[in-house]
Amino acid sequence: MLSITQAGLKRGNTLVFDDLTLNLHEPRIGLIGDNGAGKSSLFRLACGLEAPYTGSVSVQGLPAYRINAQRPNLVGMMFQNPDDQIVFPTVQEELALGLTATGLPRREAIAQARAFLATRGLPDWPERAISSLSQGQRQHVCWLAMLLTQPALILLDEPFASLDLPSQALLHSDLARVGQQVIVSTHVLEHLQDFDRVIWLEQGRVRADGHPVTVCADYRADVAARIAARTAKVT
Ligand SMILES: Nc1ncnc2c1ncn2[C@@H]1O[C@H](COP(=O)(O)OP(=O)(O)OP(=O)(O)O)[C@@H](O)[C@H]1O
Repeated sequence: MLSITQAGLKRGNTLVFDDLTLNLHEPRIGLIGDNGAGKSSLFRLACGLEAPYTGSVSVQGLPAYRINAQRPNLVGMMFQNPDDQIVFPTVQEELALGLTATGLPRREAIAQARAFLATRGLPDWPERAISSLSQGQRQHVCWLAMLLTQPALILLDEPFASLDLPSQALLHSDLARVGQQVIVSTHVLEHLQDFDRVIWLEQGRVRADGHPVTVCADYRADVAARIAARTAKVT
């Protein structure tokens, strides 16, 4: 579904990707790698927030830069920091946003958001001020907004980062059940063990790509070796 072909990307003066090619069609894909490896940048390419200076990026055959104008519900991106994403002051308004973007009248969108929150065991959340929520609760609001609008491709950038253990378990089970394609970037590798494919990015290149158990084990081993080498140098 997501095709990246010979893409080059610069952000500021940094060359993030040089000739990156990936065809991502499995239902659930994990992205792993050190800080700065290019995970968020790949997501930004996929949803059209960044344009490659060379090569191409498309989702279901539609060039990424056209998604927003032509099919706003094709790709949903959940940012690492919910404050980069949330625009409305209350939970129900934030959830309604994705529905109104697809043409639903505001009143109906709010009603659907309220009903959805009730089904999720959160009947007292609709009128809560976003400013009164913790970071993890804000991230949960972003995830609920994603579930409500149901984009065809879901991109989650470090979605477990601020979540407590019960919320991580809830998100994990949601991810196992959603019908859409999901790509998750995370440093919490155990959440990827039942995924279909994991890609390890290293300095903008694919270091490994394959079964989650193998790729995550290789990444862990590489990290351990680097830490051991650094420790040996210091002592
Ligand atoms: N706004 C920016 N301007 C310039 N360079 C940037 C910007 N954001 C990221 N970069 C650079 O792009 C490269 C890839 O960053 P990216 O945020 O995609 O990494 P990441 O794998 O998502 O890291 P993390 O695990 O820390 O979220 C890094 O070298 C980073 O310094």
